[in-house]
Amino acid sequence: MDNLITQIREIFKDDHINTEDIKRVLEAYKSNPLDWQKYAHFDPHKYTRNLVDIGNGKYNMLILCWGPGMGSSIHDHTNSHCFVKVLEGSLLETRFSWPDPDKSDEPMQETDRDEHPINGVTYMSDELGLHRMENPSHSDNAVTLHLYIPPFEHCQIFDERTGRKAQSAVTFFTKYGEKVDYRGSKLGRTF
Ligand SMILES: O=C(O)CCSS
Ligand SMILES: [Fe+2]
Repeated sequence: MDNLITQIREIFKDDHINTEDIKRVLEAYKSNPLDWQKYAHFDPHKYTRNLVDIGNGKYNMLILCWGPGMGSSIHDHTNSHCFVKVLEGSLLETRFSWPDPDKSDEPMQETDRDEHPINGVTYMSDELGLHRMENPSHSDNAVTLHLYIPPFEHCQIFDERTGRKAQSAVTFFTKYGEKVDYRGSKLGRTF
């Protein structure tokens, strides 16, 4: 990962970043488990968020580990850029439009569904809508690299049946390969 981290940090040396540069670097990287396996920690019950680099506070780079069938809630990205690269397996992305603020308890509208293969890179932001990410395999794990620019501490999660939203704190299963202990706090769940 060091080489990829170095390339991403290089992009962030300038104050103005070009998201195309980031996408190009992420697409050029060919997944090699030897690079990222030290960050790939799984939980038997939910997907995990493993912090890799904070880019001098300009972004959060994470490795997410998805057991078979595991998925996120429908969520937004708190006005940040979101890049996702599949490192192992595949990831099914389902996109939704924002709930209509003038209506209540209406089912959310699905706008797109796309399965991203290994080494695939996808970009998401609040301008493009909301999404749910899940591991479509019922037998294999999935591992993904995520870049959030700028980093965020909370996001909103949405109920697909009603469009109702709730605030969710963002937590880490591990940081730089070390387990994070949230005992005694209500944090510790993914969103
Ligand atoms: O960061 C998260 O937990 C959401 C994964 S899909 S972008
Ligand atoms: Fe997301």
